[in-house]
Formats: sequence, C-alpha cells, structure tokens
Amino acid sequence: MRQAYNLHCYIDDSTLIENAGNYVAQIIQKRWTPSPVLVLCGPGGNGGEGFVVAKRLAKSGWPVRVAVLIARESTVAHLTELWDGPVEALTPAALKDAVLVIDAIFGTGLNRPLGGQAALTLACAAERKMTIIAVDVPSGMYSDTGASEGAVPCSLTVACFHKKPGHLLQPGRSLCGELLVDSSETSVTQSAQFIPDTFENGPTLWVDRLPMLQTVGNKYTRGHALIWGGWPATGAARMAAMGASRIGAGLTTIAVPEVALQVYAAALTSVMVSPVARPEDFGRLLADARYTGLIIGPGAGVGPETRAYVLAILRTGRATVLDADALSCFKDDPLTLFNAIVGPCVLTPHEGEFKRLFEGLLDMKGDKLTRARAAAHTSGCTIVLKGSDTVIAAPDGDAIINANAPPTLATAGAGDVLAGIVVGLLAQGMAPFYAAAAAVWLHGAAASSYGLGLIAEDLPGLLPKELQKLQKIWNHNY
Ligand SMILES: NC(=O)C1=CN([C@@H]2O[C@H](COP(=O)(O)OP(=O)(O)OC[C@H]3O[C@@H](n4cnc5c(N)ncnc54)[C@H](OP(=O)(O)O)[C@@H]3O)[C@@H](O)[C@H]2O)[C@@H](O)CC1
Ligand SMILES: Nc1ncnc2c1ncn2[C@@H]1O[C@H](COP(=O)(O)OP(=O)(O)O)[C@@H](O)[C@H]1O
Ligand SMILES: [K+]
Repeated sequence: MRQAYNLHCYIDDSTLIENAGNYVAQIIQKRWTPSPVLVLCGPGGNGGEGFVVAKRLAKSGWPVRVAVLIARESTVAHLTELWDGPVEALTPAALKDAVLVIDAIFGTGLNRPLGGQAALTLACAAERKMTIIAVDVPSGMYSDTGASEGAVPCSLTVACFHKKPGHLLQPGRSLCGELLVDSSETSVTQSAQFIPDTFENGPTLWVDRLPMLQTVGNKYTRGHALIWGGWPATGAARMAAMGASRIGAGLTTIAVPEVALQVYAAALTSVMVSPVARPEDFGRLLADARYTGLIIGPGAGVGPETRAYVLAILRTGRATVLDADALSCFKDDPLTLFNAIVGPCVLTPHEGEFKRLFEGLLDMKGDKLTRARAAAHTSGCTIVLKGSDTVIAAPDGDAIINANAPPTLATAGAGDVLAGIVVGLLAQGMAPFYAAAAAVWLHGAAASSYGLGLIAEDLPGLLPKELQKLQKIWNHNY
C-alpha cells in the first residue's frame, strides 16, 4: 500500500517551483505552436510557477504577457526574481488578444473563495471560451476536496509533483479538463518522502491481494456467496449474483422467499436458489459456515423483515456487504445497525442512502472524502460512497478515490452488480478495504471497455477480460 500514489504532500522549495514551471512550459510547447500567451500570476508559489512558465516560453520566442494580481512587491520576495519582464494588472482587460491563458493565480494555498479581479478575469476568459491551462489546480478549486468557489473549467491542468484529492473528486475533476502530472524525477523523489493516507484507485494497491486460482482446489475453496433475494424486485439480487460468480466465487446461492422461488429458479442456471419459508430457514442456511460471503440489500425492500435478516446475517460475524435497502431500513436507528456489526463488513451507499444512514451522526456539509472517512470510523465498516468519484474509506483512516468509472454506469442495476462483485471477492477471502477497491475499479474498467449503450446486465460478462489483464500483471509481478 505504501508505495502507491501519495495525494497529500507539501514541499517548500523554490527549486521545485522552477522545475514545475519548466515542466508546464514544456507541455505547452509540445501541444501548441507559438501563440500569444497571457500568464495570470498570483502572490504565492503558484504565481511563482507562472513566472517560470512565462520566462521559459519567452526565452523560446513565444509572445508572452504577464498579469499579476497584486503589485509585484507584495509577491513572495524570492518569486519575483523568476520573471524580470514587464507586468500588467490582472483584470479582464488583460485578456485582449491572448490565445492561451495560463492560470497560475492560486494553487494549494487557496483558503477562501475566489473574488475580485481574479474571479472576474477567469470568468471572462471562460465566457469567451479561451483555452485555459491551469498550473497545479484551477484557481478557485480546493486541492484537498475538489470543491470550487469560483473556479472555471480548464482545457488542461498540469498537477505539480503529484495528484491531489481535488484532481479526482468532483467537481474538481471536471473543472481540471485533461489532467497531466509532473512525473519528473525530482517530483517522484519528493512525493515518495511522504506517508500517504489517500490514494488513487488502481491495481497497484490491491493486485497482490486478488484471489488467484490454485491448481489444487475445488469450488468450495473458491468461496460461496450467499445473497438474500428480495421479492418482487428479483432482478437486483440476480445481477448481484452474476457479479459474484463472474468475479470468481466458486458457488453463488440466492436465498429466496418461497413465493418467489419459481421466478428465481426459472431465471437462473449456475446460480443456486434456496427457498426460505420462515425466518428459521434462513437461520439454518446461515449456520452453514461454508457461506463465506453474505450480502443483503439489492431488491430486498425496506421494512422489518429486511432489518431482521440484516441482523441475522451480521450475527454470523462473517464477511458481509450491506447495500441499498439493507441500509435504508436503518434510517431511524443507525446505531442498532452499527452495534450489530462484529465482523468484516462493507457498506455500499449512494449519496441518498448515505444521507439516510449518517445524517444524524455526521456533518453532511463536509466533502466526500471527509464524510466517507467519518462514516467508516463511526460504523467500523469499509464505506464505498458511490458516484462518479466513488470514495472507499477504511475505519483506520485510509481512503481511496476511484476515477475510472464512466458515466454509462449511471444506469439501473449497476450498483447491484458492484455489490455482487464485492461479495464475490469477500467470499474468496479478500480483506474488505481491498475487495471494495478492486471491485470498484473492475466495475469501472468493465464499463469503460463496453462504451455507449451499456446496461447493468452487460457488466458481469465484461469482468473476465479485465480479470485476465490483472492476471497478467500478477504473473509478471509475483
Ligand atoms: N511553495 C512551494 O515550495 C511550492 C509551491 N508549489 C506551488 O505553489 C502552490 C502553493 O503555493 P502557496 O502556498 O504559496 O499558495 P498559492 O496557492 O500560490 O496562494 C498564495 C496565497 O494567496 C492567498 N490566497 C489564498 N486564497 C485566496 C483568495 N481566494 N483570494 C486572494 N488571496 C488568496 C493566500 O495568502 P493569504 O492572503 O491568506 O495570506 C495564499 O497563501 C502550489 O499549488 C504549487 O502550484 C508547489 O509546486 C510545491 C512547492
Ligand atoms: N456519472 C457516473 N459516472 C460514473 N459512475 C457512476 C455515475 N453514476 C453512477 N455511477 C456508478 O454506478 C453505480 C450505480 O449504483 P446505484 O446508484 O446503487 O444504482 P442501482 O441501485 O440502480 O444499482 C455505482 O457504482 C456508481 O458509482
Ligand atoms: K492555478
């Protein structure tokens, strides 16, 4: 885990500013032919990088103008030495004939909403649809949360040293436009000095923990996923079952109310069904320790019956996923749920379900990363707070931000398949935080491989190809 991306660090070194500015200038020279450039510089390190960009481009013969937010004397002293050419005031008038606008007003130092001439000038550039290139982050976007107070959409953002959470979390991710990261040697060396707790999701984080097939083994050694199947919304549990099976659970069973037996049985082949006429029947099923991953929620319905089944599942202490209705039915009494959790557990709420469960317990105004972390701490579970920027948070404070999910996943049932993938990995013995991260990433990769027209039923069938790619990485590394 520790060799993975570090999204939090701060380096106080003017050499780094010089390097980062040079890197941004190089990118601009590679991507564009010489054209009139306006560099907007703020009073701190970000403005310093802007001066370096200006110097480098001017040296290469580009027509460059520099506009500063405040008098140059007020800028951090050593940074003013980076640019000895003329400067003008940073106002919308400075935009005049510019073709490229370099936004080096504020970076990680942003500590209040963008206002005054900085806000006016950027808004004006955006309104004129000028090409805006952000140094480190779009000014007005908070680098640690992705929240925006005045940032405008950029064509390109060049992150200095490493990605920050704001590059991955919405709306920051969308405001950045294309994102490039300075991967120069200095940058990588500096980033490695920090002990991170926030990561960008990717196979590096968990590929070594993926369950791999053993030559000697049988279906039981690959784990058995048990899904509570609701009625009358039977599709949700079936999609979860396909997710669990395709990710490698050796067996998948759906426990179904007797009334729904025919519906489930007629629609399933390799996935088994087990009828539950009375609560005792479910208890008997759960007593079988060969069920190594349990899930309830997709299509379960909100009511006392689902609550009772959730609590019965949790009493086993075995690895569990609680999704959808299993979360919503504890809206008025979340502590009963949390107190019942004694084993490894993953909660997979979307924002609506998250609010229902945690509203009375957490500050809902916080950013997504903070809220997911707090929820993991409060519940003692791994939290998968879903969306286009899904955050996976562990009770110990580690968090992973996912950025590979395409918008085609905004389709009914996609979450059910995801929950099934998580339980399929849990059933095979993967630890909850890593199972959740791997599932979210594979879900995004599978959806991306399909393109437009995706429906949730497509997702399980797309997993094998993604698994095979991971197997190659695994074989190469281990
Ligand atoms: N320094 C280094 O070693 C490195 C620097 N790096 C580069 O510099 C960036 C960080 O530099 P930085 O810390 O100087 O902050 P920066 O974002 O330029 O802001 C300057 C000052 O502006 C002010 N201010 C804030 N919000 C405001 C607002 N809305 N409206 C008006 N004023 C506002 C606030 O000061 P205040 O007014 O609160 O005293 C703040 O301190 C980083 O993103 C990267 O690009 C990195 O590459 C790593 C190495
Ligand atoms: N705009 C989007 N971009 C990327 N992923 C998305 C987007 N909208 C939703 N998703 C993902 O799709 C899934 C939807 O899950 P959920 O809201 O529970 O839907 P359902 O209950 O219909 O299955 C989640 O994994 C979520 O992260
Ligand atoms: K900036």
